Amino acid sequence: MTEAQTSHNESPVIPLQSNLLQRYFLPDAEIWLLPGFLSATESTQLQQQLRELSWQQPQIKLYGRSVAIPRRQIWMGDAHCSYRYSGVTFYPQAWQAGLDGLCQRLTRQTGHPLNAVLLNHYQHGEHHMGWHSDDEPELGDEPVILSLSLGQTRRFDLRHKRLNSQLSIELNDGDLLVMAGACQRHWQHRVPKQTRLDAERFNLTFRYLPQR
Ligand SMILES: O=C(O)CCC(=O)C(=O)O
Ligand SMILES: [Fe+2]
Repeated sequence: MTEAQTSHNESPVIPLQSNLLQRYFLPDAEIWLLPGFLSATESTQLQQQLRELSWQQPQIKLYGRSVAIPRRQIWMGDAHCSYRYSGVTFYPQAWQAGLDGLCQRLTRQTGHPLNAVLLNHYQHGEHHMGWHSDDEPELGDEPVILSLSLGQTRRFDLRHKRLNSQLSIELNDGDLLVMAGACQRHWQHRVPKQTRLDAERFNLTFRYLPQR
């Protein structure tokens, strides 16, 4: 596992005003981490609201078989934001739990338009997400994806599709991870199983789908 360099440079991609902002210097990707974007209090309140939502565990096709995804999820956003993923079209739930306000706050602070969010609920360490890129055509060529983590710290792995380059980041409660530039074209990411962990984690990936 290569250790990526980090620094606290100003970013033209992410004009967040914070000296906590860290950049990971990787080939073919813009990756930024803002630890503690949400305070512990904000996170606790939001997690209470998230628990009340109507979570789904949809079936997807994997090697021709139909299997339930190993976590719970909700696709939420503006009405036009439908999304094809693993052979299934997901229509968005309407904005709830104050997530439209959070979406606007992220847009204000990062300068990037956002209109949808994929919510993932990892109820314990067996819940995970396999290697993938967020490269659906709906997202456009070089999407900016803002990923907010709440609850249990989990490992987030990234690997280059061709180069022997990889990175693991611990995502803690309240952390905001930004994936931008050519990241989705050249890299894959995952949240591996960590079977010893039994506490829950939520992750919200805010995205932008242009109206077509
Ligand atoms: O849970 C995470 O940190 C990653 C989620 C993710 O990769 C996705 O929603 O596409
Ligand atoms: Fe992803």
